[in-house]
Amino acid sequence: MSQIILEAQGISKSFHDPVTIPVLKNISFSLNKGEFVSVIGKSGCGKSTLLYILSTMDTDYEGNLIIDEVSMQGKDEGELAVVRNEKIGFVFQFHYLLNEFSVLENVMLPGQKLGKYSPKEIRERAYQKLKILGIENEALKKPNQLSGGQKQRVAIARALINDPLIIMGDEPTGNLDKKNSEIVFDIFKELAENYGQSLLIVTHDNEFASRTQRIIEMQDGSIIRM
Ligand SMILES: Nc1ncnc2c1ncn2[C@@H]1O[C@H](COP(=O)(O)OP(=O)(O)OP(=O)(O)O)[C@@H](O)[C@H]1O
Repeated sequence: MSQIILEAQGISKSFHDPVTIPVLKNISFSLNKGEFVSVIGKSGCGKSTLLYILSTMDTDYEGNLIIDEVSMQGKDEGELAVVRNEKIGFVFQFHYLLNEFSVLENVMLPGQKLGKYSPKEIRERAYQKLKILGIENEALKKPNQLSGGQKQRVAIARALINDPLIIMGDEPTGNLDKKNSEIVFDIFKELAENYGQSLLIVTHDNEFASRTQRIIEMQDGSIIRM
């Protein structure tokens, strides 16, 4: 039986600006272990707002979010930060790598933040993740010495450092050309198939989405297909 690792239960959210605008309307779905799911929909339909909630960064919503069988309801910011660091890896459109640190050090950072592994273990894990992504030879370079595609692979390695249950992406290929988008897609697919990684990826790229295992399509704050 498939194992549910994230569950959205009737999530709704409105902005009050100054009139009340409902942005998410009763969103319910679940994500299984090892599933590679894309979230699509027209600009403004609520994809980023939903991802913010699912990643525990926004707590101002109705409904419930369950991650790894634990309800996020009533958790304070400190507790949510632990959930984020342990269970969620993020990949954004822009890589947000720090140019003053080496590639290896960038990948190590979330591992240091978690405080679960020794410095030696974090270094080894970071190197191992770079290897999975085929960029271990760039470990000692600075991010600004890499190509756009290589930088995004470093960002994925960084997202993987704590072996998260879920990788969440907000337009992770939005800034890449076709060739590099395909490389990133293939990496995600391999992570899902060979490592049981769950991925929830917001994308505007319909071709990317059509190749994922499941598409969640949103319209005006609701899911219209999944
Ligand atoms: N802080 C805010 N205050 C008021 N309205 C907001 C705020 N943030 C987002 N919105 C509105 O909520 C709706 C959903 O925005 P959201 O960014 O989630 O859409 P999206 O589907 O991710 O769009 P895009 O594909 O363009 O990134 C939009 O109508 C947007 O204008």
